[in-house]
Amino acid sequence: MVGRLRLTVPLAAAELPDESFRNTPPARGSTNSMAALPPTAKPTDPKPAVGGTRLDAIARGEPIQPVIHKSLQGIDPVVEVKDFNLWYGTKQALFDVNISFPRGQVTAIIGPSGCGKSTLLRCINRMNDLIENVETKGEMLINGQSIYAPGVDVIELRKRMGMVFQKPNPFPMSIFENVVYPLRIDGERDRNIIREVAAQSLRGAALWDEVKDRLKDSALGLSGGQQQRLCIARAIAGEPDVLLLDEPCSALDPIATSKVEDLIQELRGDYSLIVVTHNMQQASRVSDFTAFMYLGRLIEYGETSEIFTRPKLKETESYVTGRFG
Ligand SMILES: Nc1ncnc2c1ncn2[C@@H]1O[C@H](COP(=O)(O)OP(=O)(O)OP(=O)(O)O)[C@@H](O)[C@H]1O
Repeated sequence: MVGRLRLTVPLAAAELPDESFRNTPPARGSTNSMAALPPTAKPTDPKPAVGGTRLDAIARGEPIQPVIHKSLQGIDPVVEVKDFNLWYGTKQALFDVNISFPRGQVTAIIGPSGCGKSTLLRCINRMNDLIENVETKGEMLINGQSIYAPGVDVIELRKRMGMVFQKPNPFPMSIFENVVYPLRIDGERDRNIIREVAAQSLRGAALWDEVKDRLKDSALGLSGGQQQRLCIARAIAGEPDVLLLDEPCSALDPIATSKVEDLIQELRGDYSLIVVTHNMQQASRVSDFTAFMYLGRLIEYGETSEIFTRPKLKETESYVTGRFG
């Protein structure tokens, strides 16, 4: 149950010759956008096509190629996003996004308010289907299977993804029933399995010791930080292929934040996590890879240590050092 996913990032990526390469859109039908990149691609000068900064060019509506670090070449992706666009009515919020999220790792999505971080995250489990007037173009895959193909069972799809929101959202029921909720809706009746999953998920979410003697109490009586870890326990009880976390600590105090951050790091390896955060320190503390977005575009994507200490673009550097946004 907990701990079934294993890290499978090939080491060969570390031996590739080039410092960086452009993320040219993959061939249609490819199951791995990184695989579609030429293995001997030369690093290209990351200057904007027209004068001024990249960000100026984006603001003028010019297309911009993101810079994807070589450390992402050859990854085993859990989720792949290909040429993905989204419109809220007439307003376009995502522009030709191409990004692959590595299995068993923590990926942070950062960028100024309104750049499309949450929109991108919500598209992965098709939560945007719930909003009127949303249109999408492009493709997303989970474990190589289309998320948007006609006929996809969205309820089954969402069961493969755990989602944790800004504000903890425990259900008004006991701690135990909250955790085992995914099993109840799946019709699991074996009491031993249900008990075992509850204990394992609460341990996995670093909450067991705090709640083991009060499993029948209402989840609403827990502190905010405990409630958020309970929501993570509930998410992992469903054995998701990927955990989507949308600013999971923004409503928590520093101590609760630190516990959730520790938990995110502990879940790495067993789970694939995608975390939207405003908090640069948090992204640098918890994630293996970081994607920087601006005005609905992916700008730069690489290993977190590189994005924060040696970004390839001055625009990324300006953002991570707090000079804009
Ligand atoms: N339901 C909606 N209807 C219309 N526009 C929306 C909707 N949700 C988001 N937007 C717009 O889409 C753009 C991207 O929003 P999104 O919430 O994805 O950005 P974000 O980077 O997550 O922002 P923040 O960090 O402030 O949460 C913004 O311009 C936002 O106003």
